[in-house]
Amino acid sequence: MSLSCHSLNYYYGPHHALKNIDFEIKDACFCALLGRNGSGKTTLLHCMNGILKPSSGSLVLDGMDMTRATAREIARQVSMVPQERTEMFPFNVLDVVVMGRTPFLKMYQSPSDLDYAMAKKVLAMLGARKLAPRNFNRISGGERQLALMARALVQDPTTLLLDEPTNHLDFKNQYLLLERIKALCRERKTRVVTSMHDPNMATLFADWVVLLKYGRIVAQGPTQEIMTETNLSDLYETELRKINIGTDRPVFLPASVTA
Ligand SMILES: Nc1ncnc2c1ncn2[C@@H]1O[C@H](COP(=O)(O)OP(=O)(O)OP(=O)(O)O)[C@@H](O)[C@H]1O
Repeated sequence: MSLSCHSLNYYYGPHHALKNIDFEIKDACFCALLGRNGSGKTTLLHCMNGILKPSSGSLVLDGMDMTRATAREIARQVSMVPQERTEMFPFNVLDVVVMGRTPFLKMYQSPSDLDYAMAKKVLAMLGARKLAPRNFNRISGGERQLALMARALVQDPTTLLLDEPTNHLDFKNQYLLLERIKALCRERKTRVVTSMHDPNMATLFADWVVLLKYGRIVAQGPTQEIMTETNLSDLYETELRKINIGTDRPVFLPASVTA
């Protein structure tokens, strides 16, 4: 079972945003998409979520042709936490989280006690139990991020798409969130595809990395093979140095600050 795409292209009008994208992401894989601003990460995630229809090429999720599937069919398998937080809901956080169960409810059916129990469990897993009764519109940006993450997880997706998930989160919550997501990959075999701006977070948590530059994949593969000084310096168009910190996962810093 996998999420795969072949020769995928996406155009915004005349702008060729994704160019001949090919990859395959297996179950239980934590995949990080890295690239500079405007390299195409969000566009690729939106194609994988069915929000954008590829201009050409194929996108297949566990045998389902995503270019032809309905929004509901996709929502039963894929959940996404977007980068922009424009959504406002005049509800408490628990009700926002339980909305993640909607693709599994019949028309006009209300969420059950079991759905609410799932929502509470996911909030607790993210260390955000206390947010449940709070008004979603009156919590902080980081708290909203956790609530939207909980809503995506309660969907119990086979594929979880995250657009810069650690934005707005404090130092502890960044690690907590990525550790929880990593555990989800292992325990529930969830496939995770996430854009990330910090290559060190990707080095720490990802199993697989995809490097995108000007809409093209320039390298992809197992994290330790791909995360090299050469690849990352080329990707970010700045000289980076690898610093060994006594674990099998090094960190990368700009050469200018390591001199
Ligand atoms: N709605 C749109 N219409 C036209 N061009 C767009 C649109 N959205 C994005 N683009 C362009 O497509 C390219 C890829 O954008 P995308 O948002 O996928 O990049 P990104 O890697 O996610 O960037 P960032 O790291 O800044 O979030 C960029 O050149 C961007 O300007």
